[in-house]
Amino acid sequence: MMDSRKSVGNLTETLHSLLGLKAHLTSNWVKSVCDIVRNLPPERSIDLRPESTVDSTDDDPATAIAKIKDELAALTGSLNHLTIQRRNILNDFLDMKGNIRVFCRIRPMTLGENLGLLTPVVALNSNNVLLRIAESKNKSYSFDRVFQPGSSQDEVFSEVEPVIKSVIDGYNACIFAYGQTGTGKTFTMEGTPDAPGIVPRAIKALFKQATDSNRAFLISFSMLEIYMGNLKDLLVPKPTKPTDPMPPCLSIQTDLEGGIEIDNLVAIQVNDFNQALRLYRLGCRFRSTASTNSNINSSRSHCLIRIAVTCFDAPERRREANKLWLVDLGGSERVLKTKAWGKRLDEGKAINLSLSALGDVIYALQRKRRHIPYRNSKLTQVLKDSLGDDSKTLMLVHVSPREEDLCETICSLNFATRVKSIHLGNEDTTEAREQKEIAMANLQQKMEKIEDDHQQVRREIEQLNKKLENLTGISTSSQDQLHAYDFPTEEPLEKNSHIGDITMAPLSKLPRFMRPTICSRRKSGVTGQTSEGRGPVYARKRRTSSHRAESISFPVKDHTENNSEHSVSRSSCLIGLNRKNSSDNATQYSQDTSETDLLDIRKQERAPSTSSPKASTIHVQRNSSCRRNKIDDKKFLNVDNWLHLQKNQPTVSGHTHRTKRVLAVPIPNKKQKDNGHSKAENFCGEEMCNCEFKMQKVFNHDRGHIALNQGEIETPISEAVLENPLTTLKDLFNADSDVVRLSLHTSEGKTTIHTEDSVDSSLIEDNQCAILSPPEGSCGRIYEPMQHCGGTGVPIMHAVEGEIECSNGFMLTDHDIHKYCPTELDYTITHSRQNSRISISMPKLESSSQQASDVSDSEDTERQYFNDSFIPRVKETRPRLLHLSSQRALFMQKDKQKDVAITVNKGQQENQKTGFWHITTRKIEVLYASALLGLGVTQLGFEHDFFYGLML
Ligand SMILES: Nc1ncnc2c1ncn2[C@@H]1O[C@H](COP(=O)(O)OP(=O)(O)OP(=O)(O)O)[C@@H](O)[C@H]1O
Repeated sequence: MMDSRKSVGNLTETLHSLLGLKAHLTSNWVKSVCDIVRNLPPERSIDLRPESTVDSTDDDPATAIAKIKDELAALTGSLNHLTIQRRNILNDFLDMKGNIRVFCRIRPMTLGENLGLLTPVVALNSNNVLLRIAESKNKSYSFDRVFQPGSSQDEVFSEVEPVIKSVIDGYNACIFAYGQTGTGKTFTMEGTPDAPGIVPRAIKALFKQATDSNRAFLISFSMLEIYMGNLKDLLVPKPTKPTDPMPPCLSIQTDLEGGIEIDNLVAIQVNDFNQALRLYRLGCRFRSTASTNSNINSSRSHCLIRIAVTCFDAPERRREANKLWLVDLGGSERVLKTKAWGKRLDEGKAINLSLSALGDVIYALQRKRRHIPYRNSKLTQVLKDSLGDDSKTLMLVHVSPREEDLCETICSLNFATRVKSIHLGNEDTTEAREQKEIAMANLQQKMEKIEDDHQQVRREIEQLNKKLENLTGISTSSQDQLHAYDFPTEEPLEKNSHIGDITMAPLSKLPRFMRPTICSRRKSGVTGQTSEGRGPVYARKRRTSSHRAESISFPVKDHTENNSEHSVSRSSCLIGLNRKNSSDNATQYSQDTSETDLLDIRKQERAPSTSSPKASTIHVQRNSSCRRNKIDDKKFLNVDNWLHLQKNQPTVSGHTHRTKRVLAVPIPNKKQKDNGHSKAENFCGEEMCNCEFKMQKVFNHDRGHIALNQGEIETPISEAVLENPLTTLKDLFNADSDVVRLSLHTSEGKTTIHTEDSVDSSLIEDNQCAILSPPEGSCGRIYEPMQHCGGTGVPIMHAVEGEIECSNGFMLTDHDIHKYCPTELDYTITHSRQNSRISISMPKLESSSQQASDVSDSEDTERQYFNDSFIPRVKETRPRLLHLSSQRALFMQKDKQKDVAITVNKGQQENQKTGFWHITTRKIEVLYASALLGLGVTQLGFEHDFFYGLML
């Protein structure tokens, strides 16, 4: 028996020594590996477990306990041995496949897409793609794996899973989704509720692996985006009031061992898959997305999810702390083709530059160049320690099947070819390839066997533990609990001045010249904790009356209209606001490390003591001071508390809707009126969108609440909408409000506007709610009247799966109505691929003038303030295209408006029209028609061209 074990042990040693020569990958080497694997005994080859000697019935309890403990120790040793073997084999398996692997996924055609004549992209087999460039010109590309258009998320993940196993083994790993915009990167990474993508699956697999292992892991979740070269924490609470602290700056730090840490990035400890998923959904909401010509919901940034895994006292792991990066890259695009301009153009350029830098880095790594150009982009700087030789990298390149995307497809495939392993492709002969495949299959078999053994040993350990429990009466799980890591209690941040391994003196003890300035503290978002009795330092008040937008959303277009524009990220809006005060936007969000050197804002919280037994498997034992110190440096936030802080809980059941946004409310600002005026005149300028935004939370302005006629608003609108997507603004402000709705229906080329009594709640469905931004150019016009006329309410627009809705639910009092221009209507523009409907709801006037007088002094002040702000604008010379002659007519009683309809001509060819002018013209059409409706006129009286005329 002993001999047999020894020979088996020798065989595995020989195997691994040969695998050590993997770098050369000669056919002889592959052959030797095959022979060894073939010679392994067919039965359980590695049975290093001691035979069970425990028979507790014969022995006295003390002896039995001692025996069980001995056996447990031996089994644990075997388990560790098996784990090491599995890790080595897996590692070699992945090395054979290549440390940097490249997959290609071809997107299926979507509804209404035209394949073209050539069918340009054909997946020949699981490794090759054929590109038909012209009738007689083909080009083939080979990859580690090619996924056909019909391939499922399961298939894709099955290729990704081994990488997740390496993460448990202590390797850093990066999984990228790369490709032209609109080719399915987000689909692959995020997926849908029915077909979850790599991120949720990877997190799930990671937890499963962690639970299955005999180790305790500490897993933390972070999420950030790189938007226009700036790092932004997607989990950090966004400021909602001017007095809120600014989000802390993220800065990239390198430790002495070359490890990368991002200062101020929130890391939240997650005990199970669901917690991680909730955080992921939360983070997805704050991504910068926008509608572009190529994708209605295009990611305008790189989204990076970091899952940090820490496991102490596990010598078989590659390193104690490692991380998995899951990266949804921004879409590469040819700006000439997408016709992006303004902000979209800048975003596109930033994305392309960083993608090119990523390609250079991977290329240099593959070719083992001495210089790896990590510093060329933030993306590569962040991923520096996870892209090297000792890490696993997976690049999923996405391509479109359309002929018109052929150029982009060629670019993407060339990129993929450039970064793919040099061991692949034409370098290998067919014979070598086949042998390698056989070797890999054998290794995989071996790995599965070891995993079975592993499970078996675990079962035996569990049985012995039960026996031990019976004998001692002490539950092993409670013993574990005793060792469960107790998170350090929160200390004042001033005392907590660690940065990685560097311990710094408390700030108050530092010489004055070494302390951070107020400005740098403010920029870093660490307010208060270092200000030595001065009270908290808040974010700079830019303008006393300014309100930060939570997000910017505007109505834009049909699905058929591939018009671009509009960032919907709250944070990007914030940047937009900041831009007014800072010429260098980057310094606000991503600054030099020197400014944040003294800061460590990762807060600490006590881990929940009531964690489930399952969750306790993730706990980290603490029985060594060294470990304790290490954990002290790693402070993670508790997920529940964090989500509670966020308030905007993601929908529990549904899929994340990162486009669910609430419109930032553009309200002119008194202080800014003069210079704001010129910007208002700056038609199409993106400043128009970024400046002067106020949230609907204006009612909670620090000047005092404005009581609406139906009572005060407690909940900020944005939050309420996010919490309950079914809620319209009308509902938020006044559930019983009587809203007259004018809706415009399109059928057979005719568009009809008619009135409805109430909001059609079916238009607003959960899981379908999305808010789109307006064309930046259009906002100048569409919102101009609002800016001139002022008011405390401005339409909030949100789209319903392909529909764009803008509702203005606030109620106007008689007092108000004289101040508001008639264009402060409630627009609801809904569209779907099949049919489109535009509805306009406008608030009914409250007849009671009493309410106006009931308004508190503070409200009067507020109103007066707004009035004052807007008066000069009314005098502007610019033509008031939207200023209709009869305001009162627009606010007719709803019973008079019922069944009134206006037909607006809408030719077939109009569906094809795109562009800002077209959209704006349509809006004017709608406004005009609604104005006529208000006057009781049911004919437009003008042809469609009239509205174009208006625009000139
Ligand atoms: N494999 C697929 N199966 C089904 N639908 C897909 C697939 N890939 C992409 N799609 C669909 O194509 C559309 C665009 O996909 P997605 O938003 O994921 O593209 P993207 O590459 O992330 O774009 P961007 O870079 O602009 O963010 C989505 O509607 C998505 O559902």
